[in-house]
Amino acid sequence: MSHAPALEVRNLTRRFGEKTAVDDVSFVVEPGTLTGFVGANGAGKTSTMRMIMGVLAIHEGEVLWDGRPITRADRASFGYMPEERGLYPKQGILDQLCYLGQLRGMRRGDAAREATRLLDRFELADRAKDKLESLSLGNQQRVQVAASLLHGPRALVLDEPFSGLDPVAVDSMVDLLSDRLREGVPVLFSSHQLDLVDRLCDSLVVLSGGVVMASGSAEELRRSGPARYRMTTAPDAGWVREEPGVTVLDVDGPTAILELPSGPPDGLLARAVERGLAEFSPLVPSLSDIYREVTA
Ligand SMILES: Nc1ncnc2c1ncn2[C@@H]1O[C@H](COP(=O)(O)OP(=O)(O)OP(=O)(O)O)[C@@H](O)[C@H]1O
Repeated sequence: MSHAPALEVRNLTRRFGEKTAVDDVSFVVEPGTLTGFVGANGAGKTSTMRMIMGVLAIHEGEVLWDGRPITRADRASFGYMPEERGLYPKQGILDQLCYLGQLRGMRRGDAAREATRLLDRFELADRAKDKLESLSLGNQQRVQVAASLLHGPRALVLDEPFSGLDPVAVDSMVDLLSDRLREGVPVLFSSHQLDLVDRLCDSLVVLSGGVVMASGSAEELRRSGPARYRMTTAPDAGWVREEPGVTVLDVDGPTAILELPSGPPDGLLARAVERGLAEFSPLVPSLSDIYREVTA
């Protein structure tokens, strides 16, 4: 792989009137990394992505590409799927993909070839001459993603690319993105579907009220969470409530969920064995758990 640059936002801030929609936001989308940008409606994801792409003015902070301030030419080399989409419902699919490719500097023949290849990968080759509006919502979404991939982008910024897609359609889209990921392209996509982000992402940025609440690789975030364990002693695990140094989060019959920042205190396991220990295992939090915790 040739040198693969990272996309970085540093201290980005954007106000709308009195409201600070994006507040000192910093994160890095590493090369070849699928980074999920997660947050509730109004968290500031779209505004951040618009600032990255230069379609919304930045009030403070900067966007860096390859460690230096991003230029118009850098942005033109990116693939962007805006929230408002941007393809014409009443125009033929292949025609408008070719047109878009030409707008981005491709020759018509190259744009047509690449558009045909992408439509084929999305199993839409037989719809190439149809109007966009005649496709199902999911297929329209695929064409929007194809539009962002057309010119071999060096980075991808995708606003809710998976919304409204069924799991099979999500997987085929990720499959298509994975070609670019393997080439070292950083991919940032926003979503409020946590289960999906949990399944797909290498890395994530959690935004709430315009502020980054957590960011890093899924692995780092899982490790940074509180150390929790599941313990099972039949028939009842209630005895653990009397144990010193143990924070009991829940007891449900034989199973207790414990928070033990420094691991099990002295004697706990021995006493658990006396009471018929059947399980004592660390709980790996899902990204959804982490999200709930950092935005609570
Ligand atoms: N052009 C605008 N004028 C005024 N306020 C705006 C504008 N654009 C965004 N906002 C406000 O900024 C905040 C962040 O909005 P933004 O669309 O960036 O969030 P989001 O996380 O993308 O949410 P959603 O998932 O609903 O699109 C919201 O309170 C929104 O109302």
